[in-house]
Amino acid sequence: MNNDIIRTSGLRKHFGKNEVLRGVDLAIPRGAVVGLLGSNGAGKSTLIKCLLGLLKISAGTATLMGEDPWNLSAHTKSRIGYVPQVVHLYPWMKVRQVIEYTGAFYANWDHAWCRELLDQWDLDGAAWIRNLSTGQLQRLGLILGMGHRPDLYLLDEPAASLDPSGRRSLLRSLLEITEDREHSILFSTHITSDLERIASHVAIMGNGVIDYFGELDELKDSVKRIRVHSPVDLPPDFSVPGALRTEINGDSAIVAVAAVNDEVIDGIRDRWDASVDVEDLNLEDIFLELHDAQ
Ligand SMILES: Nc1ncnc2c1ncn2[C@@H]1O[C@H](COP(=O)(O)OP(=O)(O)OP(=O)(O)O)[C@@H](O)[C@H]1O
Repeated sequence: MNNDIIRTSGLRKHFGKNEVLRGVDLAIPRGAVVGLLGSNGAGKSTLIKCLLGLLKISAGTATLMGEDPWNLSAHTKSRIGYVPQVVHLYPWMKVRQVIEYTGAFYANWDHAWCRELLDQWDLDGAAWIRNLSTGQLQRLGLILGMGHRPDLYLLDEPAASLDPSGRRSLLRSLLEITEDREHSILFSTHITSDLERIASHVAIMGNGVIDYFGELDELKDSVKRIRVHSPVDLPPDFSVPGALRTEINGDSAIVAVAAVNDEVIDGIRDRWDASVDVEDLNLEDIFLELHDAQ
C-alpha cells in the first residue's frame, strides 16, 4: 500500500468549454504540509473541491486516503477537515451555538480544544454570527473545520482575511497539529511568508497543471539568482543552462536559474572569464520567476 494521502494522475476538470484543470499529477505523502501556490484563477479551489468530491472530475484519476473522492466513505469523510475560501454560516446563531451544532455531527468532536481555539483566536462565544467581521468569520470557519481533529486538512486560503495576529495564531495551531508528522495539510495561499513558515512541500499551479511539486527546501536550494560580471560586453544571446529569465546590461547579467549547481557556475566562469555571484531568493521571488518564465 502506498503512503500517499492524495494522489492524482492526469486529473482534468472543465466547466462547459472552460477547461480549468488540464492534467494534474500530484502525489502528496502522509504527514506533508503542502502549500498550494498559483495565480488568481489558476484552479486551486477547483482542485481542492475535486479532491473532496464536491466537484466531479471530468477525466483522469484521483484518490484521497486511497478512495475515489466522488465516493468517499463516511469514515474517510469524518477524517477530513475542509475550510472553504468563503465561510457561510447561519446568521441567527451565536458563535458557541454554531460550534455545538456542528460538533453534534461528529462522534469525536473536541469541545475542549474548540474552547481553547476560541480563546486563542479572540472570538467571543456569545457573539451573533451576523455581527462578525470577515476575519472573525474566517476564524470561526477554521474552528468548525478543525474541531473533529481530522487527519487531513484541506484549507482554501485559510489566512486570506486574517490580521497578522490571527495569522500567527493559526500558523502556531497548524504547527502543533503537524508536529507528529501523522496529520497532513493541503492549503492554498497567496501569502508566501506563511507558507515558508509551516510548509514541508510546495505545489505551484499554472494553467491548470502542477508546474512544480517538491520539498520547500529543495526548491529554495535549486532556484537562485546569479550575477555575472564579465571583462567584455556580453552578447545579446548570452545564455545560461536552466535560465528562467536573463537581463543583460553591457558586461553584466542577472539570471534567474532553475537548477544552479557547480557545473553551471564553472561553465560561465570558464566561458566568459567572468565573476559569478549566487544569491538566494525568497519564495515569493521564486514563485514570480517560475511564473514569469511560463
Ligand atoms: N462552478 C464553476 N462554474 C464555472 N466556472 C468555474 C466554477 N468554479 C470555478 N470556475 C472557474 O475556474 C477557474 C479557476 O477558479 P478557481 O476558483 O479554482 O481558481 P483559484 O486558483 O482558486 O483562484 P483564486 O486564487 O482567485 O482563489 C476560474 O476561471 C473560475 O471562473
